[in-house]
Amino acid sequence: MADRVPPNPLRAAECPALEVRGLSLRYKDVQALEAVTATVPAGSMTAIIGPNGAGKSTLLKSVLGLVQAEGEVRAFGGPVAQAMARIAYVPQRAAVDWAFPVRVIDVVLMGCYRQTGLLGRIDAQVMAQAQSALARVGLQDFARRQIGALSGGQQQRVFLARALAQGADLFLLDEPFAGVDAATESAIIGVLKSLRASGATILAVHHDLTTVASYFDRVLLLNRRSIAEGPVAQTFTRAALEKAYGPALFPDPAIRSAS
Ligand SMILES: Nc1ncnc2c1ncn2[C@@H]1O[C@H](COP(=O)(O)OP(=O)(O)OP(=O)(O)O)[C@@H](O)[C@H]1O
Repeated sequence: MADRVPPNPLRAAECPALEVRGLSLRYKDVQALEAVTATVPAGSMTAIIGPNGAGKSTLLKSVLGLVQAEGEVRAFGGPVAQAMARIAYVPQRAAVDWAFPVRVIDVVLMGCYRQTGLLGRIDAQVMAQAQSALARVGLQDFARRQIGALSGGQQQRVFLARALAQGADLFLLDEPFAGVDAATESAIIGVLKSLRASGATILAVHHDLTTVASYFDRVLLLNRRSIAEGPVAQTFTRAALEKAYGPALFPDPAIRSAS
């Protein structure tokens, strides 16, 4: 695993991992984001929640510069471009071409390219780092498999391993639990919580409202605009959820208790 510089608590207190100010993005006919403002404190674990089409994926892509939005994004107190080495991204499964002929270990090694350079030599240390990341997600025996020959949950874990191999400080994950079984979900949340315990910041698009309170410490409720953000206890409220999803929510008793 790449060494992560231990977070300086003073610096962490001063500089959020991510600050988004007045972010707006329009795709042709659709206003996907409108003046979105959010702060993600360093060392936090934040869920981005909101209905389908709320702009959650677009927000992550805007932060990474994969789509061009208006507004300001700062990471660790400076321009995002200067912090890219500290940011890992796990895209939505549906956004990846799984037919691309590449082995699992090669996907994970992509996480190390800042050390190796794009065409750089993979030395024993880099290989060990990639293998250790694979072991951390329980896929050490799958290194030589083609990525397309894995199940959906295994593929998701490979992309998490790529992010781990990068040794990032900020992890942006787009629906990391989509289409995975309960055991894999539990393995992934275990890895994310241990990352946070070691000082990393996690920001994940999440759909399952029943697990928000047990998985995350903060939420950002989004529906094109930022509806609410803050600690789960204060922000994950019925009123805020209804504002984001509409009043027809709450068929589920587990959610009804969020009041
Ligand atoms: N490349 C694109 N071109 C045009 N419109 C797009 C594009 N990508 C997303 N959109 C639209 O922008 C809006 C926000 O999409 P986005 O994928 O960010 O939402 P989301 O909250 O992640 O949705 P979901 O929960 O369904 O994954 C939607 O109305 C979507 O149809």
